Amino acid sequence: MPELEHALADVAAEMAERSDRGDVATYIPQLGKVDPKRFGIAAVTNDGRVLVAGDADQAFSIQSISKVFTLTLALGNVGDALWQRVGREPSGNPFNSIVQLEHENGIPRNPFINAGAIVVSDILLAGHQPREAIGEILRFIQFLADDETIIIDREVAASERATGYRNFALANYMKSFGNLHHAPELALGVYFHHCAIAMSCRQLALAGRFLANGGKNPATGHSVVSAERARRIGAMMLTCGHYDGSGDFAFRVGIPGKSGVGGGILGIVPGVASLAVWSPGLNANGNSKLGSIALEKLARMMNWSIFAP
Ligand SMILES: NC(=O)CC[C@H](N)C(=O)O
Repeated sequence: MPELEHALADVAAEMAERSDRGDVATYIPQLGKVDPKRFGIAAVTNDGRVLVAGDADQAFSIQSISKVFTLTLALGNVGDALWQRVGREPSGNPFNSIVQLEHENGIPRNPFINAGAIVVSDILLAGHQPREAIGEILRFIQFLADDETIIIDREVAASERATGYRNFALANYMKSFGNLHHAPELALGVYFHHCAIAMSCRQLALAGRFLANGGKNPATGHSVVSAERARRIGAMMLTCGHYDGSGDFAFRVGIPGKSGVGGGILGIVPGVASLAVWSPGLNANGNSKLGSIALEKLARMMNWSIFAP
């Protein structure tokens, strides 16, 4: 097996050569401005190494990767009662799909599709002004990464709000079923802002490390969530983290992952490492094209899989 540091450098070098980089998301206009040639990768191991290659210190819009952290926070606030308002099944549909909501009475399939994450935002709003809920989410991520420089990109949030017709439709539809407790625009305000958090691969891998280490931050030993909850969040990532591409990601990469339309992916190798990769071009399912390929190659090189003996 190669040294992890060399494996990361090899993967980054190989990805730099590729011309088939996918398409940058443009439905949020601000995301369309990002250079598709960027590529970064970072690994934070449970034994404390932080290894990076490529543009690993360049901040990008984490988008739906933030849903892992909002789910973690909301489970901390309301516990398993969350699952009365959000399901735990893969949707087999695109991230912004509305079709299942009517049949399933406004209960989204899982917390990682947009509808589910909007309900999670609504849960985080309880007892708060949107500004406070957004601040709580940002501070939680800063705490996980141990980095107070992480910020919300207000231009991305504004760009998404200005063009978020589908998300408004999802929120209004769920409100009609009684599955939003606050005004749709308030829940969406929280949602748009957490999607607009900007982080580098290094920061993201640091923020995810508790999931690779049984719920504890390996650097401090502090418990973020119970080991059982960390396993369950990992299970949601494996089954739902890449929308209608979740099965393919599990097949090819074999570890829990969560993607975002900014081109990032957070990957968790339980017991070993937290990984983050970024390449802005997306595949047909709206997941990072080269990011998925890079994680597939890295997992193969390192013999990483939750199914490895
Ligand atoms: N897949 C994603 O990253 C989607 C998140 C994006 N903020 C949206 O709502 O469309």
